[in-house]
Amino acid sequence: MTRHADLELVALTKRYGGTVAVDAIAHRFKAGVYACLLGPSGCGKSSTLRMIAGHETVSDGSIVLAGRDVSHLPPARRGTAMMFQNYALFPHLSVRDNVSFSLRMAGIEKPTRDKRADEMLELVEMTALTDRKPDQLSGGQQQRVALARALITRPQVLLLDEPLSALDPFLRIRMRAELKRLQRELGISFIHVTHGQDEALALADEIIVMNDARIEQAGPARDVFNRPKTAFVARFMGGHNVLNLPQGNIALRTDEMTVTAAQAGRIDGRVIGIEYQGTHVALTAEVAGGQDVTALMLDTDFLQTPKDLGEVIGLDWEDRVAHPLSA
Ligand SMILES: Nc1ncnc2c1ncn2[C@@H]1O[C@H](COP(=O)(O)OP(=O)(O)OP(=O)(O)O)[C@@H](O)[C@H]1O
Repeated sequence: MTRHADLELVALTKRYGGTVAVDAIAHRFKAGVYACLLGPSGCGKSSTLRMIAGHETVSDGSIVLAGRDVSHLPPARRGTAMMFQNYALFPHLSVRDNVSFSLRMAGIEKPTRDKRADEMLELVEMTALTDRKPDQLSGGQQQRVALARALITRPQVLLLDEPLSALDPFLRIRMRAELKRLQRELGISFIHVTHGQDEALALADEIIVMNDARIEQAGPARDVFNRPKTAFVARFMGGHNVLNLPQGNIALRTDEMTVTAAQAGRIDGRVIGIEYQGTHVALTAEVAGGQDVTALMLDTDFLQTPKDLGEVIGLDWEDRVAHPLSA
């Protein structure tokens, strides 16, 4: 495996007719990173991933992997592999033959490809089911097979398009841990497209937030969450209020707001929503200028000082938690 398997996107652009789906984005994915491309529907995440994989042509710019411009190479010659959302397994082939399919296409002898397939199936803990057909597998098992099939080509970068979206919430959390384990064990880069903030926070070393065909912010997961640069990122990552004050926009984490009696905080607001969330209660109040502000209270605190809809409350925060936004 090449040592410097950084993946660099240079002014990468995708146009579909008059639609600019990806607008001259630039980013360097460090070798061995777990990166999540995160953003709302239509922001250009899948187009970016498909261009990296070679399943979509590049309109402008380039994709450089391990120092080599791969922008116009066929998918199988790039050093990348893609795992699709619907897994795209062949129904008539056994698990083992699905996994070894690309080796068969490459003209590799059956004993070698079976051996490699079995190694991959061991990696994803599917050794017991190698002779089954895809329709005899659960969703989570099908996903493991799809993973093994993508990994058998020994890619430097694994591309995953919404890999967990077809699973139920319980399985999604389990597979999340599996993906992270695999990525650590293999030491290759994973680039994972998702529109789930919690998924990105749970998995990613690095989060790249896209909005409207551009990269809005990229950085370590904690930084993107704690230091959003723009109101869009603060709102999209969730858990923040964006407050328009005379000195400009600020982001305030909902769990760093304190609820006080009216006129005992920095601003007052009228309670317009009370949502029980198990460990916490989310209290939403409308403050001056019609802005909504949410404060997350511990449920025990809420029980001690319950609030009612329509009640006027005070909201307070420390200076250090007010985070200025650039836009
Ligand atoms: N084959 C296509 N032809 C024309 N327009 C397309 C095509 N594929 C995508 N688009 C448009 O390009 C933009 C970006 O689409 P893309 O699928 O990359 O977004 P996305 O962020 O992955 O969205 P989602 O989360 O909904 O999958 C959208 O406006 C979409 O309508």
